[in-house]
Amino acid sequence: MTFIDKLRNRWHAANSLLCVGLDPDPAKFPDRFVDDEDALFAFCRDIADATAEYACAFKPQIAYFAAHNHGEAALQRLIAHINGAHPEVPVILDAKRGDIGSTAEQYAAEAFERFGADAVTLNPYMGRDSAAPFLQYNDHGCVFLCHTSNPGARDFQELPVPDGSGGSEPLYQRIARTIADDWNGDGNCALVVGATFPEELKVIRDIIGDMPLLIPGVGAQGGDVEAVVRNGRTADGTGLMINSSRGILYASRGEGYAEAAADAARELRDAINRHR
Ligand SMILES: O=C(O)c1cc(=O)[nH]c(=O)n1[C@@H]1O[C@H](COP(=O)(O)O)[C@@H](O)[C@H]1O
Repeated sequence: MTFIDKLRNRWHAANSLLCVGLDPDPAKFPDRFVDDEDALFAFCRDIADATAEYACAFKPQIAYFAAHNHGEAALQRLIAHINGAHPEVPVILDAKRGDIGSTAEQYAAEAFERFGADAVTLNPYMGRDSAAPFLQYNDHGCVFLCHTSNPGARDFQELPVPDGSGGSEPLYQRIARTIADDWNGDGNCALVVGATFPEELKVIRDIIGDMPLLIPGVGAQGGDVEAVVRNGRTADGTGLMINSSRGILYASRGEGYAEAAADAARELRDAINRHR
């Protein structure tokens, strides 16, 4: 099954547009993991198992694993665990890759073959040939940065570029248009738009039709759930993977950390659904 089909099935089966972000930071782990050498894997496994029923996707962030010795092995085991225990929930590897074609081939093999992810986040900055090795895996998802959630998103992403008919448009709109009209020939593309830019989200939805959007920035970064759902949903009330990482992972440091994460995930899923 393709990434997009798996995602669509999950939106409906779980009645959820919530993406659970797996960004493990040992400094914030519950006390019981203090002397646990396998804490990265064990903590994320517990969170994934507790939140799977509320999730339309999981999004492990590679830096939180690769920063530690043996961390990538923990990530590999975590994705294998999710694929085995929760095969209906797609995994988006958040790696924001982008490089010349020959190197991009290696990054694509890393994401899809080594780690077994259903989709990967990508930086479109280096252009079509840098995306081609990922797009060729046409049953996998390519999730391109379009308008990011951070304040510095304005530095480049909003700069005007010629629109081809004598006017101009912001770069993020050109990215959205180019990917929707050109790169998405196999229907395996999605875009990242920060929850902190709801007006831009509305413009992007109008450009791209029903292409899925990954929306980080609710919770810890302050994005507004209602504005995101109102401006980003498709006509059938789907189309979104609204991510929360810290707001779910670190709901409690106590023994009930997994239950607290499940409660936080369920509450956010329900808050999203109230506005669909
Ligand atoms: O690609 C992403 O996931 C991403 C893009 C973006 O524009 N902003 C953004 O915060 N992210 C990621 O989304 C997650 C947000 O985490 P929280 O702010 O803790 O919910 C982190 O893993 C970020 O790396």
